[in-house]
Amino acid sequence: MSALIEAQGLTILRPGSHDTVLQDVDFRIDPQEIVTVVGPNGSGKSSLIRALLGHMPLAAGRVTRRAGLRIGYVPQRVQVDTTIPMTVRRFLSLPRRVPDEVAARVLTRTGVEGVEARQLTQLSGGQFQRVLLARALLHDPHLLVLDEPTQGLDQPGIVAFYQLIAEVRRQSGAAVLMVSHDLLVVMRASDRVICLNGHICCEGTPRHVSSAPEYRALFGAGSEGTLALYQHHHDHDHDAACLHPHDHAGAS
Ligand SMILES: Nc1ncnc2c1ncn2[C@@H]1O[C@H](COP(=O)(O)OP(=O)(O)OP(=O)(O)O)[C@@H](O)[C@H]1O
Repeated sequence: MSALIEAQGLTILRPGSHDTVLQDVDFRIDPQEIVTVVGPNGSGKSSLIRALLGHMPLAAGRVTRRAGLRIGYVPQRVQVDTTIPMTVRRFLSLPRRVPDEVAARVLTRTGVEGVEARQLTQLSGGQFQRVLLARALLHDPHLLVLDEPTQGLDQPGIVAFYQLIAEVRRQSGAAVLMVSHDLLVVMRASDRVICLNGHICCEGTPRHVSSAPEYRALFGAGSEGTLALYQHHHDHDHDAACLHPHDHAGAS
């Protein structure tokens, strides 16, 4: 099966310096996979995403995106200018106009039916995230990329949001690439987890990663038992390999 995105030997430098943010990272995501990138603050997760999307220059390595690949992207930060009025309906038509019925359908699909006339600034955090997801789904993506999509949501909001992502994947067959700090919930929702800290510390199934010494060194020894509670059962196998034994002195 051909990958949606494949990267080899990615090395990224901090903008304006020679410090390494990511070193020699290999990556691939296949159709319909849910892949989650976890790692401490500053470990290069957003940089990896931006490099995969072609938004960031590479110091070395290469990224191949499948020809014609449609990507729906929910970035980590969305600046809403509170001085400029902007309804949800208008936001969904930027930069490309979409018909009313398409907008209504996608908002229903993401659980925020009927908010078209609301100002973006009047939405709750959870509603705003769902509107962003709706916008990312508008053009029927093969791959949905979400960079910390549940920031600012409470625990029930986080769980509900990931359930929605799983539902979207089931309905549309889109692959999902996420960055997340919500380790407990993400573990349940992912086919494959990549643990990053300037390089790939370990990767594989959630079960594999949660018990890997490299993961536990980063996230604490107590994490394994808790994570096990949240894992889902796979009826299929994935490659699971803990790569490159090393220490965890930091990302750069
Ligand atoms: N535009 C930029 N200019 C300078 N340094 C940057 C820039 N973007 C990222 N960096 C640096 O690159 C490193 C990796 O940042 P990145 O945002 O990829 O990490 P992250 O794992 O997504 O972090 P977080 O979990 O805090 O979102 C950090 O040290 C950060 O300060």
